[in-house]
Amino acid sequence: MSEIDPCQLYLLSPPQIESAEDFAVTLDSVFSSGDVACFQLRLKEASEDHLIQVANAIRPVCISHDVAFILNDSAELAKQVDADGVHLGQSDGSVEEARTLLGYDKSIGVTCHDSRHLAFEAGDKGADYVAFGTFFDSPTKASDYRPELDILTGWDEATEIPSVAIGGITVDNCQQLAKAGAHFVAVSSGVWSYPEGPEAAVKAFNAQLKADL
Ligand SMILES: Cc1ncc(COP(=O)(O)OP(=O)(O)O)c(N)n1
Ligand SMILES: Cc1nc(C(=O)O)sc1CCOP(=O)(O)O
Ligand SMILES: [Mg+2]
Repeated sequence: MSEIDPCQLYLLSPPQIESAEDFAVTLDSVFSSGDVACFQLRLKEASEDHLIQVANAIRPVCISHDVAFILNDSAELAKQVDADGVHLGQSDGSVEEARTLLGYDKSIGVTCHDSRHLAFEAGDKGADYVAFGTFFDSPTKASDYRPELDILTGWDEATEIPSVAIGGITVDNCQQLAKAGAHFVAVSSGVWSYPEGPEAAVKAFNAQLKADL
């Protein structure tokens, strides 16, 4: 990671959102509390109608704070809601199909678990970022994959494609990922379950990530 590009916060939504309008107000307040580079809408159990409703409510909030709005899982839906990009897991369709659908103005991120091989494959297919995880025990998602920190360092040295570290990331453990070379830390529970609230969490993440490492 270069010194002029500090590691940035990539915020994932909480796993459930009841009211699209109330969440848009919360998100506006959270974005006002500190820098967030990307926001991913990840609602695994929501109906498509609800997802679209939430997406339509939060997209203007992301635009007004200059936060890239990424939709999880579906390139088709990302296109439908005019998101800035899509995050694809290994079973969420190919980068090539997503690129054909979304074009080159949109970002495509790919889950690569603990595998440099998957990451190089994603990079070769045109991914805009690769995600490694799960680095720490996650309350949000169980995982069999536990990469070492040096996968981030090796990736940073080998390519120009940004890496995202994910899984159980908190204010207290994010600096080690930044030091290892992560370009982004992707966080859900570390923000939404922060004891002093999500705004305080975003401030605290920024302080950690912008400190001299
Ligand atoms: C930034 C980021 N990295 C990894 C994931 C996980 O995606 P996936 O493997 O498809 O699992 P689900 O999120 O769909 O449960 C992600 N969403 N975002
Ligand atoms: C959605 C997701 N994907 C992961 C992976 O390893 O690919 S870990 C994870 C959960 C992220 O939430 P939290 O910050 O609460 O751990
Ligand atoms: Mg997925």
